Amino acid sequence: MITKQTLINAGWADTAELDSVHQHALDLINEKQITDEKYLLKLLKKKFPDTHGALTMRSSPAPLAIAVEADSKEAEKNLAKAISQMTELLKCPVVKAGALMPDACPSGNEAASIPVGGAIAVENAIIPAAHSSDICCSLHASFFHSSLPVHELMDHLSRSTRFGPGGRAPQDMVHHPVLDEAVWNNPFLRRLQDKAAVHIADQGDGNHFAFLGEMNCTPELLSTLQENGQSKLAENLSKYESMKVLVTHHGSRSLGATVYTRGLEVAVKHTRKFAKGIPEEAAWISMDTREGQEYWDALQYLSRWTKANHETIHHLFLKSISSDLIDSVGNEHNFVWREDDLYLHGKGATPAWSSSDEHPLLGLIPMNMSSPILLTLGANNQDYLSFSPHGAGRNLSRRGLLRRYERKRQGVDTERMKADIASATHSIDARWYLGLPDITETPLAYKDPAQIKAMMSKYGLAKVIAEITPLGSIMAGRSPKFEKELTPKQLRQMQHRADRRKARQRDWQDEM
Ligand SMILES: Nc1nc2c(ncn2[C@@H]2O[C@H](COP(=O)(O)O)[C@@H](O)[C@H]2O)c(=O)[nH]1
Ligand SMILES: [Mn+2]
Repeated sequence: MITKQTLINAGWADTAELDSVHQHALDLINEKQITDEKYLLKLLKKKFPDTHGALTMRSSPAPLAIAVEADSKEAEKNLAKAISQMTELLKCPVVKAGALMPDACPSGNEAASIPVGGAIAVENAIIPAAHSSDICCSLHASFFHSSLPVHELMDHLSRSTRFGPGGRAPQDMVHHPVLDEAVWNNPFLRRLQDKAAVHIADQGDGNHFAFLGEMNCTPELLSTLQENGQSKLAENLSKYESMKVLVTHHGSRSLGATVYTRGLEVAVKHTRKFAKGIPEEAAWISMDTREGQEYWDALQYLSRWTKANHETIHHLFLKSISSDLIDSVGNEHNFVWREDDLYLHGKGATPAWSSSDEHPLLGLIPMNMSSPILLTLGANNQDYLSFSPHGAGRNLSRRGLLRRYERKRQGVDTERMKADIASATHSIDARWYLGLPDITETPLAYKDPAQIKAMMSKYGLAKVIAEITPLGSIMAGRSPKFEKELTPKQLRQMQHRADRRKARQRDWQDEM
């Protein structure tokens, strides 16, 4: 059935005349039995050329629900920018509603970039920029039992995973059946098999992590799980009073980044066919088109691939410590989910709706390496598009934090930096895969977890049912190879170049 939204997505302006175009479409279907939508749209374009191709950004935005408050001048500035970016994006004709989560931060400098911690509902279309280039960035937790000391578990974990640029070397690659799926004829995935293969069991860099923690399996937790349709998980967790937990955080690596670049290009071309003045960040692919279906299929593959990536790391680790997997949970926070004709986009937002059998979804929400990861039950609060936060969110940009350690004429205060890193990570076995710590990825960079939890509860987004206490964490960190002889100015230039590279890849989230 052709709807008015189908016509809007295909380029007709949402004006009074849309009713006539729609009526004519229905008449053509009834009278001439036209089933080919492409042909139908061609006939309509001939009959109504004046109102076609006239789509623009709307003058007033779709509704925005804000579940975040600022508690300082800096936070106020950040929130104002996040609201302004979201408001601009909500003027896109296919976007129907938006929500900002408690961890919302602006992203880049483009007017209509979706902020990190943002979610939008889009009618019958996908906006690639709104799920970010790190497609399927996700959390995956495995519960297991082990009495090995933490430092030994961390040694095993370091050998099981991989961080840093590039992928695994040929002799180090790990095969997973997901690589054998017959998906490579999809134009968004074509010629990407090699990328898919080298990145299995590879976490990349930025704030991706492998976190080792511990969770108490209290009677309250077990009964909450039972009552909310998670009997199997409750039964498995009841085997021990306390469990060790491995939580990994990463996305679809360069495989997904390439799908994103291709998706954005198709969206820009597609949108230009029938609209003017739509910024790249709001360009869409209509789901009525072949490209829309192919993009959707590619996203579903990336979801399976990323889950396989997490599971492979967890499998290698559990094999290495000779422990069995007791159970696992996980969720994406950069993705697109379908609800009938609506496509829910999250860039840093944890799904908190109910599954098809009416049970609330479980979520994993990390805060920082030294704080517990929250295990949550979604509250299905439709006022906020049924999302919850995906983290604590940055309190300062990477560059903003580094600037705090710069002294006039004396360069970077490395001693103060080292002392701050040590005090922020002293409670855990913190490891940096490439050798050197990265202060921009320590707890110093992120908002206070207590505030995020308070806002989650105040706005009724999700309920915290357990906390996974940190024991150790591995992140990429910095490589001494690249930094030994560099002056602070060179370091800043390097950071600037990296930022520009990221901006070009549309990975805007650490740029604010
Ligand atoms: N447990 C840990 N949480 C961390 C760490 N570094 C960052 N974070 C949190 O994760 C979210 C998600 O970030 P994103 O890349 O998906 O936007 C972030 O907001 C932080 O709160 C860590 O090392 N350990
Ligand atoms: Mn992420």
